[in-house]
Amino acid sequence: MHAEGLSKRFGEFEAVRGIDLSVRRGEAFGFLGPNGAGKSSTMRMVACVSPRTGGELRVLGMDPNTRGPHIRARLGVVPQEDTLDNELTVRQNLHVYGRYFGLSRAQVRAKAVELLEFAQLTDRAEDQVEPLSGGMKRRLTIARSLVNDPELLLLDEPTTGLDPQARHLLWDRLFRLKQSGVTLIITTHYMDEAEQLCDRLVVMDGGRIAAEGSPAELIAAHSTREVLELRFPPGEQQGHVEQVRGLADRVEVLPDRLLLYTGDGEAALAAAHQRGVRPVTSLVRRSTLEDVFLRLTGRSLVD
Ligand SMILES: Nc1ncnc2c1ncn2[C@@H]1O[C@H](COP(=O)(O)OP(=O)(O)OP(=O)(O)O)[C@@H](O)[C@H]1O
Repeated sequence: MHAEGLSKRFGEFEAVRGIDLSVRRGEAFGFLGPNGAGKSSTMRMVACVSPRTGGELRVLGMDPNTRGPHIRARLGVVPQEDTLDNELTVRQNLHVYGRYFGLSRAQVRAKAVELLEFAQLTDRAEDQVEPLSGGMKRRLTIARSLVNDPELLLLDEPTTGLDPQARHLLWDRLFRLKQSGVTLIITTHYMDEAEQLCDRLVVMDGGRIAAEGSPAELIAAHSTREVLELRFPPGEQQGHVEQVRGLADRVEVLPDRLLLYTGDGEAALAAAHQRGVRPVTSLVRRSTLEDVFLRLTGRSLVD
């Protein structure tokens, strides 16, 4: 997938403001960004369901404006909301979708067996969809999107709303797909998801790309090696902000804690102690993508 100056305008409002990016075959590529950053608008253009209003776009080497149906036949799309048919069984959902993609009955039957196995839903195949857990429904939605053996899979916030165990199970499935050579494009609000799955990612904000790189590259470019987190009793944090400011390259003030960005967290903590700073808790940790995000967008991803 290749985009140059790609834009999406809704009337006067420009949701995507001329972005350049390339996703290589077999890569897992992530879009991170706060609400309204333009991630879904970009995904919808790539999915050939929303025409671009400016710039160039090629998906699987083709132009969505002229080859939309050809591209869609080779894509898998996992939308933000599950669009399963609750009246049908798990297996029937796969059958209906397979027929929609033009597979014969025999092909559909064989494909469903394979995909049920992949989604770890073989023992629930004849159950109605309605009572399944959120994680199972997501796995079924992903399985369904694979019915046409897509070369490129678009996933819009695949694990939002799932519990940690269900998320890990889903990551495991996505990792398998990646290993089998499927290109993945994922939007997510979760930093850990991006770190786990994505070879490369972009941080989007206000319709633009704020940064691009592998998780490690982004951390190296936009954060310090370590972070010292300090928590104080209610009402006392503000009084310490100026005291610690000189101890780090940068200080972020969050509602419940101070973050000191520094190459050496232990040294910064010792220096803070010397200045009489007495936090309730202190923690030295490595920088993560969450820190990069905070730096680039001024917002924490955890709304
Ligand atoms: N059909 C539309 N008509 C008008 N404005 C739209 C339309 N679709 C999206 N927008 C606006 O474009 C901006 C970007 O929306 P988009 O859904 O692409 O963001 P996002 O990064 O995917 O956010 P989220 O994480 O909430 O899905 C938002 O301000 C949104 O209100």
